[in-house]
Amino acid sequence: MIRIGQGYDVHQLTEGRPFILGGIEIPHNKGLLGHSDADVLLHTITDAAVGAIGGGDIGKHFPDTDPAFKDADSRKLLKHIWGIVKEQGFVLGNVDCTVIAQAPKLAPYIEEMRNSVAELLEADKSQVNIKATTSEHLGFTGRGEGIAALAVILLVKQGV
Ligand SMILES: Nc1ccn([C@@H]2O[C@H](COP(=O)(O)O)[C@@H](O)[C@H]2O)c(=O)n1
Ligand SMILES: C[C@@]1(CO)OP(=O)(O)OP(=O)(O)OC[C@H]1O
Repeated sequence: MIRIGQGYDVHQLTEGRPFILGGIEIPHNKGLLGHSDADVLLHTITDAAVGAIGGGDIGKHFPDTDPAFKDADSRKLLKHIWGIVKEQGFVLGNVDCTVIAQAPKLAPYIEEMRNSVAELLEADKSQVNIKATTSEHLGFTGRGEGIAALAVILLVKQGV
């Protein structure tokens, strides 16, 4: 059996926060704002995974009104959802992600993010693709006000 899921998330950029993306910290003059560490890429992948199993969305599992998730490490949120995915007998087919960011330049960090995501999803790096694009200075991402990320995930259950 195969299941597909998609994710989309946006977080605002602000001064005085670390810039955490794909589970790694990247040097930048601003960071992402959120109730958690605001890792927009991991949130997108989490939403895609939870969507693929018909499990609602990230906010259903980790409400942004719950102090337990204040400044939460998004790697832990994804690991929790991945545990549910595994309980249902699925493994990762592949996940393909796009980060829309005018800055910072993400190319130097893509491989480290792929390694980080592959480890979280207990998969091979070849099953994880991460792309970056600017929005050519257009819109909120182009003005550097925030970062958006999208993901499509394929889950596979053997023998069904
Ligand atoms: N934050 C970003 C955005 C883009 N890149 C890389 O640059 C290439 C060209 O981007 P365009 O928006 O002009 O299409 C893109 O394919 C990425 O390789 C990046 O590293 N970081
Ligand atoms: C991760 C959670 C929970 O801390 O909060 P945020 O960091 O604000 O992220 P968002 O993608 O807006 O929603 C999911 C949340 O409920």
